[in-house]
Amino acid sequence: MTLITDIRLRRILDSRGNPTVEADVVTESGGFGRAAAPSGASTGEYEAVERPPSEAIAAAREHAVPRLVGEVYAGNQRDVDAALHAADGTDDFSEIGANSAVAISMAGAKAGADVLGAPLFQHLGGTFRGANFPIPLGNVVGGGEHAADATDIQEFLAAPVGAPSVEDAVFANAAVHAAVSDLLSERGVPCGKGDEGAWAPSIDDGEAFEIVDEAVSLVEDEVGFEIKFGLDVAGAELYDADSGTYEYSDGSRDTDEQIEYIADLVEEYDLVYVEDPLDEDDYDAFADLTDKVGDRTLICGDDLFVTNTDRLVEGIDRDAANSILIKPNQIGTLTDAFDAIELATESGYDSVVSHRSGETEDATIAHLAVATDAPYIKTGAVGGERTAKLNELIRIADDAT
Ligand SMILES: C=C(OP(=O)(O)O)C(=O)O
Ligand SMILES: [Mg+2]
Repeated sequence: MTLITDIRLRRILDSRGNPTVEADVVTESGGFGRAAAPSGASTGEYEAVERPPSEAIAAAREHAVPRLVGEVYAGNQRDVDAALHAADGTDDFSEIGANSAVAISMAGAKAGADVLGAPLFQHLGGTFRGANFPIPLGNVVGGGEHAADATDIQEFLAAPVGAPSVEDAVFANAAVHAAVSDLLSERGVPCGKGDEGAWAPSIDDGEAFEIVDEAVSLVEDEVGFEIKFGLDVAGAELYDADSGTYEYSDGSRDTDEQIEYIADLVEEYDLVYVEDPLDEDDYDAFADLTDKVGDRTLICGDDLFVTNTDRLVEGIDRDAANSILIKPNQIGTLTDAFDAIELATESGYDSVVSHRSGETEDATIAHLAVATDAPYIKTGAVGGERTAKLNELIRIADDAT
């Protein structure tokens, strides 16, 4: 029933107005799945390779489609993804492009779920999934590679850790986003939004900490449950390999100073989450910071691990972190993303399923997070391509997918 009978690939727009790859997968019994690849701006050096969409589509039509159509059952995700790897023949999807691969992988999963008549999270995770929901980390202020002339730290993330339901959590993050806007206008700071819908004011990081801290407290008082916040430092973007220093608008920090700085921030603001505080090649510095504050906060590897089990194994061996960011397009298939989450869970690491800064309406990651019982999801706070995932979480909780 789930034998793949057709695959169509096309270019569509992403949230930055750039082209990206969309895939449709059709099965013998009329099952249908559609999915689109997201795209990063602060990409890790070790990510699978995204090719220009036209090239990725042409290469996938030539190499992947013939290996899938009439050959592979969409209901068996490992077979779909193994065929994608075989069609590509490289270890980084540089032939068919990780953008074509991830779009076909996710569309295949949706087609399989469609035939089986199950919601995607259940097809991927089994019948007992759907009881637990991830805490959404909502980007409320940001800069770095996602907005010019804004904060050095890439993302300030609301974390509604005490929310009684995913719906309450999603609305709390939107309320923090709104409170930040009010506080910025009170201070007379004009401001637009960055790529992920977070406010991107021209203020220094110190002022951003004050504002986010205050916004979180205000909303916490309103809703009556605990809200904390966290960061994506995107350390690799700040790091200058020639000087060995992290370059901020107000000066440089060497690696020891960067570790101290982050540890102090964790202490001062009771941060519950710190992603990529250090450079993507510096497992040792990650391990030093995790040793200092890993009992109090999540130290999460994004560019460090790039959803790659080989890099995660190294991190686990070296006690480099205690959580991993999961972005399916960093590695190219759902199977690879699942394997990374499973290894993380077995090793006591928390998984944070994540969007990219360039997104579409595709909501697969909401299902992936529920399917794998991931404790966190990072998918923005507002903006259509972000609310597509947040609203899908609410629908899953309401059993309405
Ligand atoms: C979502 C992120 O940004 P990008 O997609 O630009 O890598 C991130 O760094 O976590
Ligand atoms: Mg990141």
